[in-house]
Amino acid sequence: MSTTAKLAGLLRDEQGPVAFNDAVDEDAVPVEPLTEHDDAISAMSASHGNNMQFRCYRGFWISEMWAPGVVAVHRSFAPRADDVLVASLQKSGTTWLKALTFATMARGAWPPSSHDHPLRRLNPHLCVPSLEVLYTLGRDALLDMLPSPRLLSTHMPLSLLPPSTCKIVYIYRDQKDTAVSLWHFMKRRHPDLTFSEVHEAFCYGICMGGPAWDNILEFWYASNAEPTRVLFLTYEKVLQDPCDAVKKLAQFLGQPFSGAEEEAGVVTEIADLCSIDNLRNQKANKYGSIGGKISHESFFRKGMAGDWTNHMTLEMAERLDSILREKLDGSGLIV
Ligand SMILES: Nc1ncnc2c1ncn2[C@@H]1O[C@H](COP(=O)(O)OS(=O)(=O)O)[C@@H](OP(=O)(O)O)[C@H]1O
Repeated sequence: MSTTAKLAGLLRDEQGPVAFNDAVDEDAVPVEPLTEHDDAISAMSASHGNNMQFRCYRGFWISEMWAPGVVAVHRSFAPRADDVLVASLQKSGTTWLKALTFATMARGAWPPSSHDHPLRRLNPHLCVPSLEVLYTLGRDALLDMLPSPRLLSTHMPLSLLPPSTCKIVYIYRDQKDTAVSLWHFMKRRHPDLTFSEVHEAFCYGICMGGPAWDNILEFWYASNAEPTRVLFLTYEKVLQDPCDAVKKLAQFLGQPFSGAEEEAGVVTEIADLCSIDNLRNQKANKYGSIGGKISHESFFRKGMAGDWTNHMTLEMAERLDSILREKLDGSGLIV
């Protein structure tokens, strides 16, 4: 790892987070059997199409599958002050933001050019674990094994997370592209799912951690109230200028790039390392799966803005846009 850049003192000394899979011994914690859903989960349950099952917990839609974890995180997760949380709705750029945040924070220990960089060995979801997934699987004890600073992720709304002072990076994406992305993702396991069913669900804000607009607005208002604690990014802007996003991230996380780092091209190296083309071509992302169910390659599809034009009529687009405009009206968030 001790590259020329590191030896020359160009990179910051902080070690940053360790990749989750490098840090934990998964066998050290036995898998707990899944418990019955908590009583506290409202009996209210919605089904859209045959394939999207959600429950309502404290006013938010939670995927049936992750409901036990969400309740457990809400009740028992003990944040550390120096935790960093990547937050998002599904298919909004989570995988990308995990990679960018990890590479930025860990650049002291892992210069982006290093051949054995965790992002060249591991899927980003194995570098940055999801809170509700770990809790659902009964593997939350692994979190205690992670040294600080821990880099964690969630699709949960802010109000369901235990109070904390830790920094949060949120990414928002055009809901039309998010809907298209989710449809492609879900079709792999549910070939009968139609895009109309997903579109209809999105028009009601139904998604993991939704209503989408409430999830978005909670983080948006928090970023306005506490800009040093919550950073609100948009997928489309990161796409336009990934280097600018990397610099913003570093500044926000208290690890701004030094002049020497910038001159050495470290910002560009991080953006390139985390680009969809680079990530999808890593062996770790071409093969393998999460829990034997979700293939690593399924997280990398087109990675563009505006793919909705290939799947939606203008009427469908306008319907979803106008609902979003109405829900976000007065917030100052223009989508
Ligand atoms: N590095 C990078 N750059 C740009 N875009 C990227 C990148 N990695 C993943 N993607 C695209 O993000 C979409 C997947 O969303 P998420 O990562 O939020 O999915 S998940 O919630 O973690 O399941 C999905 O979008 P679509 O291509 O529109 O389906 C991915 O292709």
